[in-house]
Amino acid sequence: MLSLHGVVKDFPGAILPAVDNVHINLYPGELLGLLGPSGCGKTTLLRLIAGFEQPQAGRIFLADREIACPNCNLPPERRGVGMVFQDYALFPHLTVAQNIAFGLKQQKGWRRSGLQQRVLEVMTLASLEGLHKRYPHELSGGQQQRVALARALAPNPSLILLDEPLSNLDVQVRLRLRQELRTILKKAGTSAVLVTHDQEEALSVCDRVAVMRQGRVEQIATPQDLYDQPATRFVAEFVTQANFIPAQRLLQSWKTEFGTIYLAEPGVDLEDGVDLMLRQEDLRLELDPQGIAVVRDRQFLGREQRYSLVTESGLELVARVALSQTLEVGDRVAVTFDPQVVKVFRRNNQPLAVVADRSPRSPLPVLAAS
Ligand SMILES: Nc1ncnc2c1ncn2[C@@H]1O[C@H](COP(=O)(O)OP(=O)(O)OP(=O)(O)O)[C@@H](O)[C@H]1O
Repeated sequence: MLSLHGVVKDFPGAILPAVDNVHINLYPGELLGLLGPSGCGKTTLLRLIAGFEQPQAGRIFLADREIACPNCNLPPERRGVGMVFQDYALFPHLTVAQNIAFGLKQQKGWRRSGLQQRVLEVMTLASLEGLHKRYPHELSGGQQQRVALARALAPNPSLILLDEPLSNLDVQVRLRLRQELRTILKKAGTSAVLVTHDQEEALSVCDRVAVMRQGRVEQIATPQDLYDQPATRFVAEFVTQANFIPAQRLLQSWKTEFGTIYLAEPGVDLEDGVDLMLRQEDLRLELDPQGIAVVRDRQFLGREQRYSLVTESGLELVARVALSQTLEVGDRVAVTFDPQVVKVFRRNNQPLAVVADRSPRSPLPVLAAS
């Protein structure tokens, strides 16, 4: 559907390319997220696909047609790609129906009745029934964004590009629209590329997510695989917001501030110092006057509590636990976990993850100060 081969975009004067040797294949009907921190190149990559930027190296194909390379650049209006922006970009002097019809009118061959029919179709798809005579200022933010989406879908593009489409909305609306966005795009059967810096949004809306860092795609995978098998420490940290515990090599095990961890594979090719990943939901806390960590902050998350902890060495940990367990700020706690859930990451961010020993012989580390 969309294919990027070794795409590079370098802005004059920049130390690193904004987009650096990116390879991506998008399948028909697939929703792909571009996720990463500010400045990692997400928007530039989207603009390359849209045709607002031209690559210095690499090639971009849309449905087997080459649309961009260092010597070729099909103009945006001839790519048949729909765009949805963060700020909706609706025409304030046009009604909802006129806004949606706008893109269709640019296309040749639409008869008046067919055009009206198509406007009604996409309005229904985007749950905008009854709003056709309203002006943008008479709509809520969520409704405006659905109009922008309907307008982009109206000409039936093969691909829709969405640049942070939910980031101007308040939290409640954003959460609801996430699901609606996915439903609308899936019903339309359109492929889409969605730029976001919000990992929850990317994981909940998209079929696959490309995690970007410094212009490169660090990992591209399904939300579940990104969460379960992050390829690098950066992906693990950005996507799962996990804890990382420094560990030093012993002969067949790893020494940490908390105790000794045994791995299924000793990791002979690993450096002597690594970071062990523990997800927030994997830590178990128990009130213990001899415990290694102190509760520094507590956040009520509705279904669970989120505790910020600090250990004696100053290491900060975050744990999410059931509501039934209430600890107070200042409480000293023992921290334990199942060694099976530990993943090992190189500190230099090079890919390699070793899962801790799954055998019952591996002693459960009790993370208490000794
Ligand atoms: N027109 C430009 N001229 C020069 N440098 C640019 C230009 N556009 C982007 N950059 C640089 O390219 C890099 C990637 O920018 P880009 O906007 O693609 O990042 P992003 O991941 O979308 O960030 P954000 O989430 O903050 O929008 C940044 O270092 C940025 O400063």
